[in-house]
Amino acid sequence: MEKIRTAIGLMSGTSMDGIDVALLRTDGRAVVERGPSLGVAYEPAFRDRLKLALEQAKIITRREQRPGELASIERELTLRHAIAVREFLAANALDASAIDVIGFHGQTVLHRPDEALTVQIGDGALLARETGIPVAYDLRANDMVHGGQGAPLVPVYHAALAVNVADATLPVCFVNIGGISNLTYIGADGVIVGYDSGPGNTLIDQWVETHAGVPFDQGGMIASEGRVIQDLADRYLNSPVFTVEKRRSLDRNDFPAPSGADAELADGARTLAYVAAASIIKSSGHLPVRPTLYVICGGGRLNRVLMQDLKDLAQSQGAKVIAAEEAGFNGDSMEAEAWAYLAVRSLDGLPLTFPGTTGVRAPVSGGVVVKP
Ligand SMILES: Nc1ncnc2c1ncn2[C@@H]1O[C@H](COP(=O)(O)OP(=O)(O)OP(=O)(O)O)[C@@H](O)[C@H]1O
Ligand SMILES: CC(=O)N[C@H]1[C@@H]2OC[C@@H](O2)[C@@H](O)[C@@H]1O[C@H](C)C(=O)O
Repeated sequence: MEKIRTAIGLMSGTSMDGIDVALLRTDGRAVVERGPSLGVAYEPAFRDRLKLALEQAKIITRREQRPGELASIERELTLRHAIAVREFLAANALDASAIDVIGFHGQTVLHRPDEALTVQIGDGALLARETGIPVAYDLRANDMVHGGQGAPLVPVYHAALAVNVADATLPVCFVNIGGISNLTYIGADGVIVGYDSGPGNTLIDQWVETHAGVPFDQGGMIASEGRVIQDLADRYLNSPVFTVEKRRSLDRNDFPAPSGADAELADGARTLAYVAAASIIKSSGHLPVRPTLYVICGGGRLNRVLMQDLKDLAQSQGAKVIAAEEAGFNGDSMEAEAWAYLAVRSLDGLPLTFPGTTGVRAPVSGGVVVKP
């Protein structure tokens, strides 16, 4: 029997809303025991620092470069992760010595898969020193070295969940609606296909922040007062992203925010919720078989308008949509759990990515492991 390790996963996603922390006991293979989780929100001032980091990262041509304030933002980000770990351990009466490894995603500040360039800021050695726990980080880079897109990485974890917990329902499609959305298809024959499916919450967040001064459309309340502007929706849904033969990973900047002239507040939020839902269904046309069950995780599942659109569109194809919780999972912590799982696989040199997920030439492992 393989060694079972206790791992913490840390995710700071493209929405830049905060740090998700989750505990997992796993052998990095079939054994997956999900533990507690915690969300630690960033205050608006730090989100502004991250937005500055995204701007300043645009001139990076080599991944180790840290122009402008990137080095100091990287340090602040890392120290915030260390605090989040300490809070998590205290809240669950755990000692650092009980944790074998931390899987540290960091913050993506630049992702240009066509140039084989992806940059996640986050200092793994500093996090290891601050927490006293070994850290596995920079999990995307080796995939790119071997011809992959560097994302998405969660499919191997979705597959472990599907096979272990939901095997009665294969084939299944997991969809993560974060800043960008990504999906994983697990076929009845065990085949795994994954790619980024389109815009998720980022466009909605940008829209309501600019026009209503709020960071996101809670529950889809704003959208629920509006109507879909089809021309605006089509502008996104006609993007070549949906028709290219080889599906790729996406960057926040791939879908520019609409301008104030395009819509008024509620119609804009309504249209962008529809775009997020329709992008998923449109993207699922690239899968080997149209899924009959979608399991939804990520913050977008809490936008009721988006979820209803998704249910309606899926139903018209005879498919069912359920939130992660209805399948017994935690839709808020799934990505953080995935980073814990990937960290354990990294320790054991097991593949993180596959030709069917990132387009990598052959399955490869990855990550840098640092001891405290
Ligand atoms: N109660 C809610 N109602 C509506 N939307 C919500 C709610 N809570 C969170 N969200 C949306 O979910 C987003 C955060 O989602 P999540 O944490 O899954 O993204 P992420 O992990 O940052 O992104 P990614 O998966 O792209 O890396 C928020 O920015 C917001 O748009
Ligand atoms: C480069 C990068 O950070 N990509 C993220 C982003 O956010 C969602 C989507 O785009 C996905 O491809 C990926 O994150 C998830 C966790 C992944 O790698 O599986």
